[in-house]
Amino acid sequence: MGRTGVLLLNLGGPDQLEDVRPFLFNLFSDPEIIRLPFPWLQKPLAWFISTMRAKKSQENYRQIGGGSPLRQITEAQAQALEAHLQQKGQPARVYIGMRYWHPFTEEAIARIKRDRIDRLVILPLYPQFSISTSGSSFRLMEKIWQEDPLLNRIDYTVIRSWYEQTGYLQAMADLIAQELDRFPNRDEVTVFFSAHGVPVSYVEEAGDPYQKEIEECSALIMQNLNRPNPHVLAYQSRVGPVEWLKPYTEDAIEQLGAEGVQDLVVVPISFVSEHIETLEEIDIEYRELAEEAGIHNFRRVPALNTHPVFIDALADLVINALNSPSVKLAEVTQMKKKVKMYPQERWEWGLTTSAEVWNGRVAMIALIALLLELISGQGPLHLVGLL
Ligand SMILES: C=CC1=C(C)c2cc3[nH]c(cc4nc(cc5[nH]c(cc1n2)c(C)c5CCC(=O)O)C(CCC(=O)O)=C4C)c(C)c3C=C
Ligand SMILES: [Fe+2]
Repeated sequence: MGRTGVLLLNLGGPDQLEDVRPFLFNLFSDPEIIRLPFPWLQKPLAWFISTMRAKKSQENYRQIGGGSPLRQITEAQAQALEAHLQQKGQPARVYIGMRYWHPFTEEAIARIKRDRIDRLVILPLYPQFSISTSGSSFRLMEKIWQEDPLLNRIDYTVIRSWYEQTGYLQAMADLIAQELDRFPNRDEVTVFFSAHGVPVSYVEEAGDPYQKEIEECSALIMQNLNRPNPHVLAYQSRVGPVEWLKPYTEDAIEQLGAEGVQDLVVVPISFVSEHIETLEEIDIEYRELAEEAGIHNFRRVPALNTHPVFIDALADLVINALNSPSVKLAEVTQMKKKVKMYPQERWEWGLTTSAEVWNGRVAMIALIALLLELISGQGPLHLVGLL
């Protein structure tokens, strides 16, 4: 029957404060996060942004204990999944492949080769698909497969997204219900879904299904919850000057406060582990904002982590994938709509998102040139006598 493996794909996070800058460098080097027309510009720009952002980002990681808990939690999820698969009569080794930090996807593939895995299920730990998350990991894997013909002996299948999975929805609904039951007026508390945002151009120009999947997912969780509570959906964690999906979480909190809402349960919906955006952004920044807005009873639903119903759901996803026709990487990296993967690639005139992105980039490149010129004392501005 051969050896079966499961590869869990995730984002990765800095283990300690010294890792923050190189982690950010890896993230901004990814063309699925920032796409430039000249690939040679990618690394200098990534270096520049990571250097500029590192201090602020380190401060946030310091507030949650000096590093991301993502690696530890993902390892615990992998162990629990291995045990559940064993119990269900489907033994498999579970590997972790992070996109921007250790253990990197390349390291996981090396282990999979070393262990002579014959059948592999590729399972992203993102319930909803986005070009910027699962899409980026799938692209990387496609490249690894193209570069290593030995990998062709592995019979693999990919799970693209799984936000509709019954056990996942049940586990989310259970966690929300537990939090609501802590309120005396539990049926009146507002359920506030906060999803990680993406730039609007990903959805509108590149056809990223992320927003649609997030909206469907929150509606399905509410159905499973089966309570009369009002609910809202907003997007957090935007980066850079362009427009991201709206409403922004901070604006939605202020709006609810202004409407007289006092009781709020925040549900992080795009990620299945605790991470900087739950522990710092929601628990510290948004809590403070809510307090100022008059929302005095603010609670957050914990991330799924190793919730047994959730781990069981992952095991069911794996078993189902092994018993279904395989899905190849080329199928999940190609979007259904005929769309461009990289919304920022095309220049457009006018006040468009694309123009906004390009203006930001040109300014950034000019800034790098200026810095290099100031440091080296040479360059076009010295040449024309401006410096
Ligand atoms: C589904 C979840 C995520 C989407 C979609 C996503 C898109 C996205 N992210 C950035 C930029 C950053 N993300 C950062 C951290 C981070 N992002 C996610 C998830 C999604 N990102 C997670 C889980 C984490 C935290 C990992 C951890 O260490 O705990 C960061 C670094 C942190 C910071 O400096 O704020 C950046 C930067 C973009 C630009 C983007 C879509 C284009
Ligand atoms: Fe992110």
